[in-house]
Amino acid sequence: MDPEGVALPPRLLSTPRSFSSSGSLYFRQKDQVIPNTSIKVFREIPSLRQWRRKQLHDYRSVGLVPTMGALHEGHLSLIRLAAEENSSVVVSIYVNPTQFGVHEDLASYPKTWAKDIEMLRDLDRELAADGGKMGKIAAVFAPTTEEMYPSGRPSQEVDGKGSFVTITPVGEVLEGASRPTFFRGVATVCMKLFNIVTPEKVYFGQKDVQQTVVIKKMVKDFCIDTQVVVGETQREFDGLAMSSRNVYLGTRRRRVATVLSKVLRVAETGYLRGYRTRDELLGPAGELAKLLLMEQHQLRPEERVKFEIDYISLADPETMQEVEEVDETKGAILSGAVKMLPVESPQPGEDLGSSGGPPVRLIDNIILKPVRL
Ligand SMILES: Nc1ncnc2c1ncn2[C@@H]1O[C@H](COP(=O)(O)OP(=O)(O)OP(=O)(O)O)[C@@H](O)[C@H]1O
Ligand SMILES: CC(C)(CO)[C@@H](O)C(=O)[O-]
Ligand code: BAL
Repeated sequence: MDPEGVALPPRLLSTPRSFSSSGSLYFRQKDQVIPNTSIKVFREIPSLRQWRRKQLHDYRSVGLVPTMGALHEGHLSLIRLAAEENSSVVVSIYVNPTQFGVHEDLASYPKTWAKDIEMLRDLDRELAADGGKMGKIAAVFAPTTEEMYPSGRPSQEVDGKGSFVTITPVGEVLEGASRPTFFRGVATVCMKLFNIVTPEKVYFGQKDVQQTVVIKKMVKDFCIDTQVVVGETQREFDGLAMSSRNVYLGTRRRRVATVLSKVLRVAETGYLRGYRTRDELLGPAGELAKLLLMEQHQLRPEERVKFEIDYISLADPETMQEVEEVDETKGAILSGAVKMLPVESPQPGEDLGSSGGPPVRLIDNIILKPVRL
């Protein structure tokens, strides 16, 4: 069974007969390998830990790439980066319930296990083709919720009880304000993953920039012995940040989904031209957002796309608190979130996106780099 209880296609997994060099069985029968690769699939913590001890014994460094599956090029870019810097890469695939609010899309979150496994197999071949310079994808960790939450799954409610890691105030603003249990869930599951895998390095995407700030703070404040590496945001041909949730968009909303990246680019252009104040940078960005909204409103209901800007932020790169002016020695983070509303007057045969085209929250950001020491 996969982490959320969907049966795994048997064709895509096989149970290994391998034994460690010392002769002892170092993973249980339940743990499998991806056929035609040496990538192990661990479901349980003890067998992963046993494998991890062997890596330590053999002086093999371990890099961890945490994901929720539904893999795309953004995830693969993190795995490539991890393989450049470590001997063994562990990819975790786990749709973590506690980071979803009670009314969010936990039930419909895309699950593409068979395709994920194929993508990892292809990437494994690509990495092997470099003649041994790169590390390899050594393992997939795909636990059940019982394994990850041994005392039972804690509440998804804001005031729910449970063993949680909370990182405040950085986790309370922006994404944390719109999704009040989100960073609590992310920090909690990442703490567990870091404790289970004990990786030398962990890899996160800039697409979820506030998540990277929260995780760095958690690693620092809890004295976790790992290094947080942030990989660049991978984009579609038209600038849309890749995201597993893009499959919800459908054709009509997909055409308009670049609105956020366009709005953020306007602010970035201001920064590159030498503007530094909030008004100078976010003013023109807000104007463009209004214009793009108006353009859609003028279309017929069967053509248009409605969206709401949740926030456009100019924030300090370490605290995520809003700034009035960019400190040139620190730079800043420009970020935003947009809610794409379900399409009006769907047309016969129109591709509405997966799960019937629910509201989709898109996030994106640009890092304004420091220009002075
Ligand atoms: N476009 C991207 N470029 C680089 N990294 C990415 C990109 N999209 C996701 N990641 C990173 O991959 C890791 C796993 O993310 P996740 O599995 O939630 O995928 P996602 O596409 O962000 O999904 P969602 O649509 O739920 O936000 C995170 O560190 C995330 O920042
Ligand atoms: C880091 C993460 C895998 C934790 O569930 C998730 O928040 C994500 O995919 O970005
Ligand atoms: N990549 C962030 C995971 C989430 O939105 O739940």
